Amino acid sequence: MSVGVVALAQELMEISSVSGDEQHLADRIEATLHSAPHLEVIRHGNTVAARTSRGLDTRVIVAGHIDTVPHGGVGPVRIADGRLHGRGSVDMKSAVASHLILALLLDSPRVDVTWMFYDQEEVEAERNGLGHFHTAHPEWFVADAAVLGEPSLGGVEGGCNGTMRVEIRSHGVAAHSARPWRGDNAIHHLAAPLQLLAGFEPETRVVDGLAYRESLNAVKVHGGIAGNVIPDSATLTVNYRFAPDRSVNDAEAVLRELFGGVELVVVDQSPGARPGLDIPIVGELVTASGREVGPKYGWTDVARFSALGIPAVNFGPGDGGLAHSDDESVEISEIEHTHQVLHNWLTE
Ligand SMILES: N[C@@H](CCC[C@H](NC(=O)CCC(=O)O)C(=O)O)C(=O)O
Repeated sequence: MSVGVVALAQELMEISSVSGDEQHLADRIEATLHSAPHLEVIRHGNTVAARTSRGLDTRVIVAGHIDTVPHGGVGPVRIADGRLHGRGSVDMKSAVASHLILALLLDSPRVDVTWMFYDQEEVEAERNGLGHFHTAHPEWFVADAAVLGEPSLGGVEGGCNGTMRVEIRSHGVAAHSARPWRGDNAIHHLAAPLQLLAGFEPETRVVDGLAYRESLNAVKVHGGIAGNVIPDSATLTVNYRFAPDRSVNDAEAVLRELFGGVELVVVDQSPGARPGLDIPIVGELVTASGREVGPKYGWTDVARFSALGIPAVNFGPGDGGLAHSDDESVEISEIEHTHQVLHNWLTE
């Protein structure tokens, strides 16, 4: 493959791969990897992995998810003002393009490399393709360190916040909306938790030297069956992003204490990960990047690798703050920077 990293990123972005619909992109990646004789390739569902086996002392996993959030109001894939625009430019097809090119190019890296391209990261934890791949093939998860190509402003972002989604469910009594005194409005019961959320001041917690900013937000409201019926049930979905020094049990306790006696059901949860910067091979990546280390506010699969005892960090082009937004875009020079850094780290 002689195509450049930006051109390949554009090509991969043109293959829509919203979570759950990654087959075409996985096919494309699998076919490309199979063309490299130095790689052993495996596929599980829409997750594809490949590895060198040179018998070296050190092995690193370089991984990236191939799905995106839905397209929403983001415009078409295009280059303008020195930036690559469109869904997946930041999160994270620019990094995936870089990984694919390097997987093909580096037949003699200085460490053995396992490349992982996986599906369904942007959705609830139980669908995550990397998790399913690990369950089916744990022998592929042996390494001294892992790098996730998540957007990290071209430097290393250590660890990640945990995430928890809870539903606050309220109940009332249905009635004609012209005679509301005959019923009890379940949506109105959500006023108190919403007010708590609007006034809540999240913490910033320093963990192993990095400051993790927490957040707590309503992300969905559901209730009501018609324009003239007092609703008898309503649900408020809340997303809590918590620092990696809190466990999922700690996080749940924080929410139960804040919301008091409401009906609160945990519907999705993933623990965070501490920074994991203290091993030499990771330090070499930090040095090669030439940038300051920062914390990761979103959740990433560094948490999965850390839980497996494999120190992991985020390293990819672009600003995570633009991921999932209608303005999703990344500077071309940043794609080239991270591609070069990763190349140097794996070869020099
Ligand atoms: N199972 C989790 C998956 C959420 C993944 C997503 N990660 C990112 O956006 C990483 C990019 C960044 O923060 O820089 C997220 O945090 O929402 C879930 O469903 O929450």
